[in-house]
Amino acid sequence: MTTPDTARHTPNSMDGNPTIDERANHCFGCGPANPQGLHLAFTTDTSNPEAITATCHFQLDRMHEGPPGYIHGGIVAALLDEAMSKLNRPLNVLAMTRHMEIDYLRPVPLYQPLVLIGRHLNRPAKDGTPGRKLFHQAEIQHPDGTVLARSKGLFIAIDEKLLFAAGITPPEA
Ligand SMILES: CCCCCCCCCCCC(=O)SCCNC(=O)CCNC(=O)[C@H](O)C(C)(C)COP(=O)(O)OP(=O)(O)OC[C@H]1O[C@@H](n2cnc3c(N)ncnc32)[C@H](O)[C@@H]1OP(=O)(O)O
Repeated sequence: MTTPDTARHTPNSMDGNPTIDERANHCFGCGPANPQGLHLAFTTDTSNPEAITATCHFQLDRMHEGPPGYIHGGIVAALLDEAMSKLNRPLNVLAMTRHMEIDYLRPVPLYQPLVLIGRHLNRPAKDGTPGRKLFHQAEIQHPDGTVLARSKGLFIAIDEKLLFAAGITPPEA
């Protein structure tokens, strides 16, 4: 039996045991196969394990307009969420956003090259081992360095058993 794409967010041809990356192919933020997605491409810098970053250069047009000439606030939230979520993989964690807060500091313009940066803050240990809670932050910056929007996020590491239960194959270690 096949399941409609509307329910699974994946093509029917992906029946079987798709990896998490295959299932993420239609992610609104970064999925290459989502024709209406943002197609964000990040570069991660893990040279300082204490301060891992994920950076993306992007530019949006009227498809994502909120105030005239500016990006919709919900899209700003999606951009920031995406930048923070991109820090989990370099930390070898599958995690979902549990909480995020946003400062909308300046309107974020359309038709301009902008910079989106996520930074890992910390992962408090629990009982001597890495805890489930990961704290990240993200910013959208104008090329002149002005910070237009800023977020802080709490991500919760997902037990890989839940992935198996959902029929998803975790990534290779
Ligand atoms: C198949 C998946 C593939 C996942 C593959 C990866 C996909 C990447 C997606 C990109 C990012 C997204 O947009 S994800 C999409 C948006 N997010 C979601 O849909 C997630 C919906 N939420 C959930 O499913 C659930 O809440 C989980 C799985 C995240 C966590 O559930 P849980 O294990 O029951 O834990 P829960 O009690 O809710 O909360 C965990 C801890 O956070 C604490 N906590 C809560 N709020 C706060 C807060 N403001 N500040 C401090 N701490 C807080 C709680 O007190 C608790 O602490 P304590 O009592 O434990 O100490």
